[in-house]
Formats: sequence, C-alpha cells, structure tokens
Amino acid sequence: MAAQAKEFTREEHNKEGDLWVVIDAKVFDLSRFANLHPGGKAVLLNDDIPGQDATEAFYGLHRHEVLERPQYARLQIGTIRGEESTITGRVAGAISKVPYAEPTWLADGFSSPYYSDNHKKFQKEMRKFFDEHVYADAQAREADGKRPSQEVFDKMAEVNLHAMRLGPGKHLKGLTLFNGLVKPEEFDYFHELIITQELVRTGARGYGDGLLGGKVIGLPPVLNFGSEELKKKIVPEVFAGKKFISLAISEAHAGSDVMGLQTTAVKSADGKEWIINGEKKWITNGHFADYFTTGCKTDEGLTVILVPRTEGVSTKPIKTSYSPTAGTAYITYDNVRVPVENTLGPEGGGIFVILSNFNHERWVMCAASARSQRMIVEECLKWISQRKAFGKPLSSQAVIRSKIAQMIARAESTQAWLENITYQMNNMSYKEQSTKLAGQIAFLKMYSTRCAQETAKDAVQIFGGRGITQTGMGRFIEHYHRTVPFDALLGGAEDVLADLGVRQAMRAMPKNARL
Ligand code: HEM
Repeated sequence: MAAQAKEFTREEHNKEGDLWVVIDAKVFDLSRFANLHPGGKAVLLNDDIPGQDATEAFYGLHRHEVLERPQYARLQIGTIRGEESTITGRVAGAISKVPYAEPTWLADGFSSPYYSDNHKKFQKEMRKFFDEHVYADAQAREADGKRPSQEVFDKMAEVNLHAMRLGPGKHLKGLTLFNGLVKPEEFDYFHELIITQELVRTGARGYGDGLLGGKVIGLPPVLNFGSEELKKKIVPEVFAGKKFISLAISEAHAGSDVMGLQTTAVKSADGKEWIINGEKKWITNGHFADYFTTGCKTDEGLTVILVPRTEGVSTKPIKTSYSPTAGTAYITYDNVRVPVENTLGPEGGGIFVILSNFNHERWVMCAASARSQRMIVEECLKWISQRKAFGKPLSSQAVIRSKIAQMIARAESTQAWLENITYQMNNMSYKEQSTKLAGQIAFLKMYSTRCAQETAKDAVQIFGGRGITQTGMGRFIEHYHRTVPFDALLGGAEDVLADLGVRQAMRAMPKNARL
C-alpha cells in the first residue's frame, strides 16, 4: 500500500514493457499485466491508452469492482498529484444517488405516508447488515453453487433475522430484534418488506432462496397449526439457523393443482404413526433441509405432515436455471414413519393449511420482484451513461431512452401498488387479509412478474452481448434474465393468479349492481 501513496505528475510510459495508465486519478502500471489482460494486450497499446487517462475507455468495458479485486488493485502504483478519485462502486450501507435506483421513500427530498422514523432507522441497519455480512457470500456461493455459509446463518440468527423474515406475529414475542432496534409488538409488514428488499439487493437469485426461502414458506404451517410440543422443539432451532425446513408440496404431476397430489400417508395399524410414500419435486432448500412440511393424500383428504429427515427420506438436487445454492431438490419418501403428532392442522384440512399462507408468500415475492426490477433499472442507467456507441453515450439514442422509460414506470408502479397493499395488511386481521387481499395480491404478483420479464428482455437488448454473458459488465443482467422466469412460476403461475383475482372480484359483486 505504501506504493499507492506515491504521487505522480502525468509522465510518458506509453509502450510495451513500460505501460502506465491513469484511471480516475489512479496510476496503474500494466507493463507486465498486459500479457495477462483478459481483454488482450493489443487494446492496451491502442493510441489513446498508454501513458494517458484511460478512465472513459476503462469504464466503457469494465465494472468498477474489477479495480477492487486484490489481484488488480495491486497494479495501482500511485495517484496523480493534485487530482482526486471520484468514482465509487458499491459502498456498503450507502443509498444510491442514481435516479430511480431507490424507492421514492429513500430518495432525497421525497416523503412517504407509509414509513415511520423506526422504519427508516431499520432500513439503514438492514442495508449495512446485508452489504457487510451477506453480499460477498451471496456472490461467491451463487458462483460455486454451495449452500449459503453457516456464518451468515449464524450472523442473521444473532439479530433474530430468521424470525423477522416470517413477518409480524406471535412468533416474535420475547425476542430481541436487531439489538432492540424494533420492539416485537412494533414490527410490522413494512419492516418485513424492508428485509426482503434489502436481501434482494445482494443480486443473487438462487442464493436469496438458499438463504432459507424454504423456511419462509415451510415454517408458517408449523407455527400456525403445529402442536405446542412440536413448536417448542422445531421453532427455536430453525430461528437459530441450525436446522433447516422446506415446504414440500409440488410433485411431478401436480403443482398449482394441489388437490391432485399423489404422495400418500396411511396410518400404521396401531394408529400412532403415518407411513408416507411418494415423491416431491422442485423443493427449495430440500437438498439440505432437516424438516419437510409435506402435503399428503390421506383417507380424509389432503393433510399436511411435518416430516423430519429420517429413514426412508432421500433428496437429490435438481439442476435449475439458477445455482444449486438454493438446494432445489427432488425428494423421495419410501415408507417413512412419522408420529401422528406431526400432523399440521386437521386431517383432511390440508388445503386450508396450505392456502392460509399463500397471500403472505406471494406478497413476499412481489416485494422481491419490485426491488429486483429496480436493481436492473440502476444497472441500465449506469450502463447507458458510461457506454459509448457511434461516438456518443448510449443514452443519446431515443430507442434506448424509450426502453428505460418503460422499465422505470414498471418498477415505480409495482412498488407503489406493493406499498398500498402492505399498508392494508398492517390494518387488517389475517382473516380479513385473506378475504379482501387475496385478489389484490394475486394481481400484483401477476403484474410484478410480467413487468419483471419485460424489464429483463429490455435490459438484454440494451446491454447487447454483455446481457447474455455471465461475467463482466452485464453479469447482473444475464443472471436476471436467466432466473426471472422462475419468479413468474412460484406461488402460482401468472394466468392462474390472474384468474383467481377476477374470480374473487366476481364473488364480491353486489347482487343488485346493474349497468
Ligand atoms: C487496471 C487496468 C485494467 C484491468 C485490471 C483490466 C482487467 C480486465 C478484466 C478482469 C477483464 C475481463 C472482463 C471483466 O471481468 O470485466 C477485462 C476485459 C477487457 N479489458 Fe481490461 N483491464 C484494465 C484496463 C483496460 C484498459 C485501459 C482497456 C482499454 C480499452 C481495457 C480493455 C479491455 C477489453 C476490450 C476487455 C474485454 C471486454 C469485453 O469483452 O467485454 N482494459 N479487463
């Protein structure tokens, strides 16, 4: 680092073997690196690069993070006397100044009726937490496909984030939330929205699910329908990040059609155990889960049973569009014996157990989609300002601006609708939510993922070849475009949700309404 403190005036070092460049007032000696440069040696020897200010050329072809990688940061030998570096990459905890990169409530000079001072403090801490403790692991695990690191689960457990991710409710009682930043009784759906949206900023879709997405959907049936003994055993170890749980409903023959499930559970002769046989498919976190909240066909109808990883349970990974870090699995139950006390809710009442969490689950997905669309807006706005084509920044092309306009409108409208629904959730009982908001949430989910897919398509057009390249400038765009169709499937396919919303509306039509 001592060398970096060295100051230079602009000097001539402009040939092979003696090649310096200036990038944002930093001086880099590329003499030996030129032969190893992933973009080739020739580009570094072009007329306007050696011994000169290559800032514009560099940022037209690289993300800032390249200069932060230790192997490249080492190439810096000093700075230019009297000049300051001004360009920053991702600054931990910071609010982006790029227009529309933050929801309005976080943007300078805007206000919102929905967020209190406590929400604002909470957001600041969450951003810092995810940037400092999660972002690097998210990027690394998404790349190597391993499960999120145990240190991250532990860190989240320390501040009770695993519990908070399930939203407001009795399960928070007695817990210290983020070192006392918010009292359990004050924790509301906007706090939860903030957690989901800050998590999404880690920009790794598979990892986002790997970070206990299975718990967000698999634990509520235990909390709401499990016996006290079962809860006492399971809930603390899941909140501590030591045990993992997943929701095992979908099968090769039945997804949205939950009544068509074929996994069976029959009682043992003494009536003390369930004997379970069947297969489940696409189960998030299933590959590393310790518990499976399992939908089964029983004599009484659909029944939900908590199955521990025990004899007869086997899991194998399914390769999906995103990385194996989510632990997406195929599960086989082969004469698995489980105590009947593990039944969640009434026998034959499984549809209610499953449906009761659907609204919340879909709302979480909408929150994630709104934020990820916004990330893509930010990536595109940066790209069109720093990238030149035909001698001008991309932003000078009307066709590009037109795509950006649509993207911004979609991200803003999704967030605005989301915040309205979140406000209603804060002011309705859970039961009221299920009657009044099921349609609203279904529509928002359908709308968010349609917007998201349009935005992904537009972003690829704007980034060109880089939008389909897993490394370099378009890496987030490639990732988004590859993984976004998944958002449109989970929690119910778009057309199913659209239809659900209209059917709910028809049910609420006043009998005497006429044109
Ligand atoms: C400190 C200086 C530099 C470092 C550490 C560096 C490093 C890299 C790296 C790691 C890549 C692979 C792509 C990526 O991960 O983004 C790359 C690609 C490239 N670099 Fe550099 N580079 C430097 C300077 C330059 C300069 C001054 C130019 C001049 C035009 C240049 C031109 C290119 C080109 C054309 C590519 C291929 C980009 C693509 O295909 O998208 N590099 N560079």
